[in-house]
Amino acid sequence: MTRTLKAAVFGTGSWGTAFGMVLADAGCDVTLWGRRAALADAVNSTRTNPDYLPGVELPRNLRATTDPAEAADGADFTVLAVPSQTLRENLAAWAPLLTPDTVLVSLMKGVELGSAMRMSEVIEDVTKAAAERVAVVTGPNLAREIAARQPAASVVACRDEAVAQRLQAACHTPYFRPYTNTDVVGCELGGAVKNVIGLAVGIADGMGLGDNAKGSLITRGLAETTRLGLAMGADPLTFSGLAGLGDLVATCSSPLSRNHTFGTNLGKGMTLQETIAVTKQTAEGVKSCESVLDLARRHGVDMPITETVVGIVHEGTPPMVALKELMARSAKAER
Ligand SMILES: NC(=O)c1ccc[n+]([C@@H]2O[C@H](COP(=O)([O-])OP(=O)(O)OC[C@H]3O[C@@H](n4cnc5c(N)ncnc54)[C@H](O)[C@@H]3O)[C@@H](O)[C@H]2O)c1
Ligand SMILES: O=P(O)(O)OC[C@H](O)CO
Repeated sequence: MTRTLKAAVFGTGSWGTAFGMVLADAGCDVTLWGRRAALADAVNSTRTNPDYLPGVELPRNLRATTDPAEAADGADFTVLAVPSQTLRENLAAWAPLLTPDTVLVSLMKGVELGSAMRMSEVIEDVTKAAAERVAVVTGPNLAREIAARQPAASVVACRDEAVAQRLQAACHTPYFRPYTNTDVVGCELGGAVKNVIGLAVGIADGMGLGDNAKGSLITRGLAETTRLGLAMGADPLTFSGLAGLGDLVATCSSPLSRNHTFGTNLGKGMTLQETIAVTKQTAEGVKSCESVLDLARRHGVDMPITETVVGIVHEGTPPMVALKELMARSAKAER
């Protein structure tokens, strides 16, 4: 008889909880770690996460704790789902508690400010785990839809295909269909940069621009993501897959996307501070647009849409001025 797999999920926000549900539905015993006792108690007593997934009934084989050692104990998979810019500090505290040989799984779609490291690189740096033990889950996976058990495909990326296959089996359910990929660099870049393009499309929507603008931003956004990926050794085919185009389309079309919504509010004329004030959850692109631009400059890659987003979000460039500048760039061949 095969043993029931154990998973620890660090982060009781929307995606940590929803992916915990996926693992539980696939047969794992899941423990969520969260900072707040009131929320952990609510998860255990009401079988709901009222703060992040109100109205969603959580599976019986999923519980929550505020004790990181209890969550980490014996976990076959240690899943990390906190905001990207907080990962290093949190993981440094959790690292001594982790089960030896646990597979470390990043759900995060960001790039660290300052170091310009991808999340799997931060995980390897902090835990000293080999890259073969670090995996990434990414793709068009809006948490609210997954929590409603609406169908989605996903990507489980790991340099070691066998580890990716183990995780794939551990999270495969009738509504969640994960594909494996060994291109970790491409998969992570796809997830991080789509948030920046999601902001750009949201800004365009907020300004009242049309679907031609949206199609143009998505396509040219994918082109600049692919350029960066190629410079960093990614497989260009990854960007036409779920981690690239798939996630870009979901994010840029959905009102459920926090990045898209954040951009829409900016495009409608709200200030950055006003937009931050009405945003209750993590919109990774707001910080990661700067680290993605940093990566682009380190690799000598031109990323005009990312640069435009940084200008609007962090340098106070009015969206209409930014639009004119983007459209006035020198004419060139598509490739
Ligand atoms: N929500 C989605 O649809 C979705 C889907 C795929 C990937 N992601 C990615 O997953 C990651 C997590 O996103 P989310 O949607 O769960 O975010 P969220 O805002 O819903 O939840 C974030 C969680 O982290 C906690 N947190 C915040 N600051 C913290 C800190 N300093 N230390 C420890 N914990 C802290 C919050 O309390 C909360 O539990 C992000 O990188 C996001 O891009 C999200
Ligand atoms: O809500 P967002 O913008 O963080 O997007 C959520 C997911 O990444 C979509 O795949």
